[in-house]
Amino acid sequence: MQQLTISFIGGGNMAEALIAGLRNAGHEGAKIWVSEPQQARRDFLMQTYAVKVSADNAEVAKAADVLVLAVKPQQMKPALNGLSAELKADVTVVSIAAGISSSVLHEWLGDRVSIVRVMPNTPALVGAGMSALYSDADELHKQRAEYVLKACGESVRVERESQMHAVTALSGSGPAYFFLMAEIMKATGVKLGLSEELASQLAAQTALGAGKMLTESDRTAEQLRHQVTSPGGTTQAALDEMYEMGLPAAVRKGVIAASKRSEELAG
Ligand SMILES: NC(=O)C1=CN([C@@H]2O[C@H](COP(=O)(O)OP(=O)(O)OC[C@H]3O[C@@H](n4cnc5c(N)ncnc54)[C@H](OP(=O)(O)O)[C@@H]3O)[C@@H](O)[C@H]2O)C=CC1
Ligand SMILES: O=C(O)[C@@H]1CCC=N1
Repeated sequence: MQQLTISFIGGGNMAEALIAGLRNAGHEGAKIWVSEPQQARRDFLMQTYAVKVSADNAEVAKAADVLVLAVKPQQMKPALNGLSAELKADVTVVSIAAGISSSVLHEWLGDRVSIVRVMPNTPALVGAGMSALYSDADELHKQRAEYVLKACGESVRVERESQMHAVTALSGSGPAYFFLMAEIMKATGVKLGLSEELASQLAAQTALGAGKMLTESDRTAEQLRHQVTSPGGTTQAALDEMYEMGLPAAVRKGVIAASKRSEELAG
């Protein structure tokens, strides 16, 4: 079957993660176009993923069956300038930008365009992405977006666009919370006498193992935590200290701050 042409406006971190997922899933490089202002970045993407690159947004937009908007929210309006007239009649526009609503995208691209809002995350780069989508466009457009997302991991639909703020705060930004935890665990392991390499390996493999248990076990996170925590043991000592230092409140406030920031970006 003929593959869709998937074009990206912006070839940064998140675009690369989706491109890697698509390529790993067998999508042809010749059917992926990327527009990106920086020559060095274009060269990198072309050499690494064998995709087509351009400095001209209109050129890649014109070719697209699916057009992924992958610039920062603040860069979006200028990046879309003049693109509306270039789009195919049945194009699916997938915006991955935090905050920017479908109605604002319609203002910038016109009412006739079918828009799917998506919040992916960077683990798409290794096929372990988590994405959520919202759209009131036809089913075909949602399925096209899901084709991209499912090449990169899991994908779910949300019923209300307003839920995208919470999604962004959990799974969009979420990898950074776990990376921070790994950074702190590694640095502390080094302080306790381990080599950098060993401390990194212990933190990373532990994160992977915990993540696999969370996704594969039918137990809740709380139950899995209890399994590790022997009464009066080492884990109990760690968790008591973490609670005492306010870790749960810090995480809760952080997630709420991310959701609020997404709402601000919408404004
Ligand atoms: N990173 C993440 O984990 C996630 C990001 N997102 C969303 O993805 C989007 C992109 O984020 P991210 O990949 O991190 O950002 P990046 O800054 O890495 O990527 C954006 C890219 O777009 C380029 N660009 C800027 N202006 C234009 C333009 N007018 N036309 C074409 N390309 C342009 C930038 O070039 P230059 O550097 O020269 O400005 C940059 O290479 C954001 O809207 C973000 O909200 C969503 C989920 C997760
Ligand atoms: O930090 C950001 O704004 C983007 C959106 C979610 C993850 N990265």
